Amino acid sequence: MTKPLVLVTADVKSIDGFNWHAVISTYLHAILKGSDAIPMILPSLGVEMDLDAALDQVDGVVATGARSNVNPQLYGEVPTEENGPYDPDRDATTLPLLKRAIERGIPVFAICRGMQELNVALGGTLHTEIQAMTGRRDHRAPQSDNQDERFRIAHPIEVAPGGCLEKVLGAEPFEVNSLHRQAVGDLGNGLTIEAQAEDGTVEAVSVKDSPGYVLATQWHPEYWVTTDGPSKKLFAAFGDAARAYREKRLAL
Ligand SMILES: N[C@@H](CCC(=O)NCCCC(=O)O)C(=O)O
Repeated sequence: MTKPLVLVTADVKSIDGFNWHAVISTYLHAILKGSDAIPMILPSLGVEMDLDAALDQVDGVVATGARSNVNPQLYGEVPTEENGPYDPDRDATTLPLLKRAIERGIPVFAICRGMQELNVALGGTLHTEIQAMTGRRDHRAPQSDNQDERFRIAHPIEVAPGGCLEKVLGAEPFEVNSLHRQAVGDLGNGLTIEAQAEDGTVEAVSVKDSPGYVLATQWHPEYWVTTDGPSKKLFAAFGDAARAYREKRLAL
């Protein structure tokens, strides 16, 4: 059977006076090696693009992390200079993309910003600058130029009993990396909390009664996918879901 095709969301970056649509290669390698699938970068062209026409051709969607924040206007709050940077083109593409993929039963794996986009796309809100919130730890990346240090394991999380994450990883708590300033506030419609940090920060969600596989993590399983057990299992489970979807899609 041919390998599943997976759409990967892109950030819009200004380089040499042009807008580039970019993805960090760790996500692409994790899909290739961890999910045994073919990553296809989806440009963040927003309403210019017929998302259903793109989704007709693929077997999964990965919404990646990014340093930019989801614009607070999308969940009824006011954007501020210090809460930026923002990426409106990415917001305009990924939020409808995630909603549509879920409605169609296309497997979704959303990571960090991707989980926050999923929550906002389903009507939820975000806490901004959680490190300033009473009772919350600092979830930001360590200050370093070394990416292995920035993505180092940072804190434990508890897996919610009886959920999708437990099916993939089991019930035992485990440690994750942490590179975020924002977190799920009000939960989006139909979302279920799958894991939390000790300070209550939502670390993983799924979609209740979703027609397809949907899992979102606040941490970054892509970065250590070749060496970390839970990371490997998460990308393998997503790949299995994309293969199953492809079999159904090509049989039609
Ligand atoms: N900007 C959001 C989402 C964080 C995120 O996706 N981080 C991945 C990139 C990490 C990095 O290289 O710094 C937030 O801050 O919550």
